Amino acid sequence: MPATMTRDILIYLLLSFLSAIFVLKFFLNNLTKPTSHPKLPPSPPTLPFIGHLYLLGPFFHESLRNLSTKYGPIFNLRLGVSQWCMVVQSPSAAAEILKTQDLSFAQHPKLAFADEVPYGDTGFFSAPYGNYWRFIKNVCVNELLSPRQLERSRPLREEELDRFLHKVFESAKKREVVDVGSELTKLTNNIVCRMAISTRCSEKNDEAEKIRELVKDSFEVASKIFIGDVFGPLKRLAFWFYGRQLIDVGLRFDEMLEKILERHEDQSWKRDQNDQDLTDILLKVYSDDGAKAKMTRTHLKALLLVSGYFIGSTGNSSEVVVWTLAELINHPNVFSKLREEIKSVVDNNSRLVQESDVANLPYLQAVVKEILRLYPPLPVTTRECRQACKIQGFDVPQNTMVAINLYAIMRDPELWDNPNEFWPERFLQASSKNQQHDKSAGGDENPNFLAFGAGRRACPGGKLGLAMMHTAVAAMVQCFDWKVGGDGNEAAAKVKMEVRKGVFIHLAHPLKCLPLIYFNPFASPI
Ligand code: HEM
Repeated sequence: MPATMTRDILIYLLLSFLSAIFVLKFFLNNLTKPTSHPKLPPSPPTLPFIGHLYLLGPFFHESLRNLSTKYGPIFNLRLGVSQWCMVVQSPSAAAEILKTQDLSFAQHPKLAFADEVPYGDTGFFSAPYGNYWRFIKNVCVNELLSPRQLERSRPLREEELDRFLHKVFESAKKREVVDVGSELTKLTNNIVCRMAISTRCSEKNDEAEKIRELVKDSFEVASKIFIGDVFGPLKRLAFWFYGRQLIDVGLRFDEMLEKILERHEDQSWKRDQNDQDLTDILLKVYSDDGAKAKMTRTHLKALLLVSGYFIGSTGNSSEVVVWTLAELINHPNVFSKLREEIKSVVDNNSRLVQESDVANLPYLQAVVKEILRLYPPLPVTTRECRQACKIQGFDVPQNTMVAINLYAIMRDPELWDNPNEFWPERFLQASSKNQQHDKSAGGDENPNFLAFGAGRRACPGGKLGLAMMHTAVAAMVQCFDWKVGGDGNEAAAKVKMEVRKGVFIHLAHPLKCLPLIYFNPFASPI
């Protein structure tokens, strides 16, 4: 037999053998493999490149809520080229994510380009779940926002509230209209800046104002950078456009934080323990050799940025007070009832209402809670699935982004009577479905009230936020009547409750009111 023929036969045999193995493996694989595909939530038809972005209107939370009438309470959306997101709007699915399977969802999705910008993933909100996040959480809960620290800083908050009220009294005497939102933002910003770095707006170096500007710039550029995720594989393009701006904001923060730290280090010996601000506390943790985790200078600055986040989140608190005043102006009966409650607690207006009175003001608490239910400052929170799991029978692959529509859950007619009505009494009526206390879980909070999120990544600043909101609302109701516009036709005027376009729930037009003095606690007795 010629050699070439022998070689051809051998090649033929080898190929037959390999094909047989391949066919056998194919059959074996198919026999052992589960036949079913992963069960994914329903999803609307997509368009090339933009995915489902065409379905999202100017009010993000409302668009998601409307989609659920067609696709149910859990569905998948593709935001742009490749970013898939599971949208959840039912209380039972939200409870699985935020409570039962909280550990699988204990992180917020990573921002586009987080690795490339200063403090990209060292901030509290964006830090991945793990040792570093646990460390910050511990410092926040046990030091920065601990009940002891909140109690210690109470006089400072009361002082700032007095300053705010004095300013409003001056306007009232001159019959000047007040831009309520702008004055409240200054109030909350001053409180937080004094708590964090012992400085306030309109002081000589105006550091608080600079921080406010920086936080505003970083939110603006970060929202542009979000577009990066939408571009999918082309996200480099977005970074090319906006990444430089983000790095720039980071460097400006860095420079300012370094100055604040150096000043505190130089002056630390001057302060006694009761005067210590949050930066002093952080510096103590930083220089403690026996601390559980060693902090670097970058960690320290990132934590100070949490104070920056405080400033962003004080925006939340002032926005809630603006919505509260707007609803109270439109519901004079609620306004009067609240005023009567306050009067009864402060001995018929013998003094200004204080933070320590709030525990005895259940109607005030219900009013603020009702505003947080109707206008949650963060209407949709996002989480990321850390390990593949199942939610309500649907498969959720690892790394899936999940958007939980807190707004939709808190306006669900199955859970709340007349869900779009401003009706604070719902939180005081034990028999109503609005007051289903989760006693079995040991809590006395309505489980469907989710304005602060829930689980491990729930808001750690709720108590501070509530302290600022309760006293501001109480004092504004105790001391003034508020007339919208100030154009002579105030008696009949109501506030237009229009929401500004965007992802947050802000009043569309600034709330401008004429304050009329009802009770002046600072007036000297005759
Ligand atoms: C009206 C007031 C506020 C509301 C309604 C609010 C709401 C929220 C919500 C819904 C979340 C996401 C929770 C989740 O995903 O489950 C959050 C997170 C957060 N909030 Fe607030 N917040 C408020 C005020 C504050 C204040 C005053 C601070 C700081 C002092 C603060 C600090 C934070 C931080 C650091 C996180 C991220 C927590 C983490 O990722 O572990 N918030 N907030």
